[in-house]
Amino acid sequence: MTDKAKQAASSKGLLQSEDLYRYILETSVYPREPEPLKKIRDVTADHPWAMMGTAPDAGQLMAMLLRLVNAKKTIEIGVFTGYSLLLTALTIPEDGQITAIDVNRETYEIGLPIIKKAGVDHKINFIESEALSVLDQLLKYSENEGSFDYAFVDADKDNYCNYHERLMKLLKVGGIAVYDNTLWGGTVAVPEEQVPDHFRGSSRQAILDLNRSLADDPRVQLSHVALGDGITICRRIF
Ligand SMILES: C[S@@+](CC[C@H](N)C(=O)[O-])C[C@H]1O[C@@H](n2cnc3c(N)ncnc32)[C@H](O)[C@@H]1O
Ligand SMILES: O=c1cc(-c2ccc(O)cc2)oc2c(O)c(O)ccc12
Repeated sequence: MTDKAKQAASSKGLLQSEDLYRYILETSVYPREPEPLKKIRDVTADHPWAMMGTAPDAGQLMAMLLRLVNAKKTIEIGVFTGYSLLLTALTIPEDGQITAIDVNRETYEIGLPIIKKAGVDHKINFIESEALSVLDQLLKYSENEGSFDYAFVDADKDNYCNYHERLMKLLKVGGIAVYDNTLWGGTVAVPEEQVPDHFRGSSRQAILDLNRSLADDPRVQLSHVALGDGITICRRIF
């Protein structure tokens, strides 16, 4: 494996520095992380797919975005054990509502007791389904068009572009969609032949397609942030 590929596969994350990443987490993230979120990270740590959980530094930015847009009606695509869902539920107002979609209820039920104990489960409408059909169902009701303040997309990467087309109709002008994993372990910048096996495949190509599509999309203001596994913030402008 070439040095560049080794670098991309490094466990040091995008910062390429475990010390720097640890500094950010220990100085600015963990001391301010709500206890229920710490608990969800703890119960998720032993899960075989634990690496799929939203990074707490990315979560801190997402909570900031939710507040900046005064989010009240949101969508979550890809729940897993509920870290990003809980941070959204803790951030939106008492009468806020989250349409949370995942094909897997079992992993959601790992975090649900913590969400209930935090007293925010009333804000969540969990739908066990493929996300695309739920978005299409929402669009059958005109009152849903342009009515969502915020969406977090962290599910099957092959559908990200399909989700984006629906979210451009569901989000209000000024609303924000956040896409996770848009740097795919740093391998988006590595030639295909040098990409480590576990980063190869349709998900990486889907992320490359999404990044190109968002860069060319006049409907959004864009910010591609090297945080966690890469997140792209899209603000709908028309
Ligand atoms: C990376 S995890 C989500 C992580 C979560 N945001 C968190 O904070 O821990 C991806 C999730 O997407 C779900 N998923 C995969 N394909 C899906 C689909 N087509 N529709 C809805 N959910 C899907 C998986 O079951 C998994 O729970
Ligand atoms: O390693 C992964 C894999 C996924 C993933 C792939 C395909 C799906 O249908 C759903 C999820 O998502 C990840 C993710 O969101 C993350 O933050 C880290 C790793 C992975």
